[in-house]
Amino acid sequence: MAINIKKCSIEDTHKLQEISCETFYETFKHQNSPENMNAYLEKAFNLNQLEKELSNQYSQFFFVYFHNEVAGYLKLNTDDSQSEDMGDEALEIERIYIRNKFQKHGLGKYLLNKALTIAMEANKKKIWLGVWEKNENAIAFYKRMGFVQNGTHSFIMGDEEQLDLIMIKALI
Ligand SMILES: CC(=O)SCCNC(=O)CCNC(=O)[C@H](O)C(C)(C)COP(=O)(O)OP(=O)(O)OC[C@H]1O[C@@H](n2cnc3c(N)ncnc32)[C@H](O)[C@@H]1OP(=O)(O)O
Repeated sequence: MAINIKKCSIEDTHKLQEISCETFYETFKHQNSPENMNAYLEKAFNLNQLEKELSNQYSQFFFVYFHNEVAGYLKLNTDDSQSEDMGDEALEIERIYIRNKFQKHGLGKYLLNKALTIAMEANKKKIWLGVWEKNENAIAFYKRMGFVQNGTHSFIMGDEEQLDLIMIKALI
């Protein structure tokens, strides 16, 4: 099969840093200053930070492969690792990032379905995420996948406070 998935471990820290920086940069470089981008990349994706997140029992990372090449990744949080206090019955998709050249091939949907399966197996009642209000592609993707907006929260990008839409899908 062309698509495969692998759960990341601490050995994947460098590869995770590489794909995290690459995909974040190509997604947001046109709408943010280089200073703010660099500040965020350094803060969010330095090796110590990623090692800490990979060791967190309430976070999980996955790589998705397309024809054996890493095409994107997924980060999930539960319990206290969630970016907002959504409670024990919720699962957060903190990041779904597909490299540019692999987008629109069904890989985002594949990772989203992986998140849904994990949430249902853990008897979660809802799955949620925060997405930048200006990220129209991702918002359209999540709507297509059945998420609805339910509130907002702040997101700090360098010296700028940005608005994230909170989007939720109920699981019954
Ligand atoms: C919580 C967060 O991580 S927010 C940040 C999200 N990530 C990003 O913005 C990074 C850059 N973008 C990406 O990584 C990807 O484009 C994603 C994750 C948004 C979508 O993944 P893709 O692999 O491109 O989408 P995929 O091909 O799986 O599309 C699934 C469905 O959504 C639809 N879709 C995807 N993008 C769009 C869009 N921009 N507008 C409308 N529909 C869309 C597809 O048509 C498809 O519909 P179908 O099931 O009826 O065929």
